[in-house]
Amino acid sequence: MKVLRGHSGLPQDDRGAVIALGNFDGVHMGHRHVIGLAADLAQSLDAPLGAALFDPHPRRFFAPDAPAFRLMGTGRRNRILESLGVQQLHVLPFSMGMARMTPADFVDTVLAGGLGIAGIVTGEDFRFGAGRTGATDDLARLCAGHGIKTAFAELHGNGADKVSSTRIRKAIHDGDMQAAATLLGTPWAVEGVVRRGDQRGRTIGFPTANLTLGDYVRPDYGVYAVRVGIDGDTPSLAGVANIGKRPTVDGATELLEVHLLDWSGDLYGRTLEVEFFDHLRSEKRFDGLDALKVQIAEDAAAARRVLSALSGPA
Ligand SMILES: Cc1cc2nc3c(=O)[nH]c(=O)nc-3n(C[C@H](O)[C@H](O)[C@H](O)COP(=O)(O)O)c2cc1C
Ligand SMILES: Nc1ncnc2c1ncn2[C@@H]1O[C@H](COP(=O)(O)OP(=O)(O)O)[C@@H](O)[C@H]1O
Repeated sequence: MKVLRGHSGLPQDDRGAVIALGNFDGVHMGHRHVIGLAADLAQSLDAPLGAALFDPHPRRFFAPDAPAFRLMGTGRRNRILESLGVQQLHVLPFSMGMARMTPADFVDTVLAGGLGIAGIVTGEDFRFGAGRTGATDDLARLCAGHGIKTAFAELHGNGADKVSSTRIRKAIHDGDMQAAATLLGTPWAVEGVVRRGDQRGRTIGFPTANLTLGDYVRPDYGVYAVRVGIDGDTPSLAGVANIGKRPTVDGATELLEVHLLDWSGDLYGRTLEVEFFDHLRSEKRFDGLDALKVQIAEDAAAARRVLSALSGPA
């Protein structure tokens, strides 16, 4: 998948796609539905399949101090988009200029002039342009003026069952990783670079690779069965992770700490993709490291059971 930044100066070869337009944070089942419809339209027009999204996320642009909310990192998002057949990803910088465009400006300047698209697909509740004044009928009418085909995906699920980023964030916040995985179509995962910590983990027999959560939505603090991929590999290494502030050692900062079962080596500076499965227990304060060590050994055994049950009988 080719990643292209901005809408101006696009080489001729990269014009003419059918794009799915959205933010695609999480690439959840609703998003997959939109991308599937775009794939059908691309096929019928014999055009390449593209996706376009905004960076930063408009929600972050308009509310820079709002609590962390991201469902997915860019590496995982791009790998999933590619697996869905997306051949080109247009990352559109979201600026004040973009925020102020009228619906007609957006279609003329970005979609027709800039990207030169042959078709566009969004969800039926899509809104665009300054003040979110444009709806899908505006998009259809404005695009038709440029010969751009449009299609709009029905919402996936309805009422309380509607698949939405908000619903997925709530499931993660509650530690319900099975619900999150069903709605996402893949387990929820955090990607990050391993940092050096206090180097205490190795002294209790459980070295832990430390990651920070940055702009990711915060899950329920506690212990999870996880699978881990190193530097872009498919997450397949079994592990047990704690998310929290480590009250036993009076930890001041929040961390995601991952212990890989049956693995040893150096992870500092490497990128981990940590997929979350069961929530095993909540974080708590122990009377000293010995008690914590006993509990972590039990957590590791529980994670092993959960993960081997998921992979099914050998
Ligand atoms: C599976 C697992 C469960 C953990 N559970 C807790 C916990 O309930 N309470 C706590 O204070 N710390 C918990 N920790 C964090 C430990 O306090 C931490 O890993 C240890 O102090 C090593 O810190 P370091 O990586 O900074 O060296 C847990 C760690 C792991 C790997
Ligand atoms: N099985 C393992 N799981 C996680 N990290 C491991 C493992 N084996 C070795 N390591 C290494 O040990 C480091 C963690 O050791 P630890 O004593 O907890 O130090 P720190 O406090 O710096 O995280 C990891 O970042 C990684 O480089």
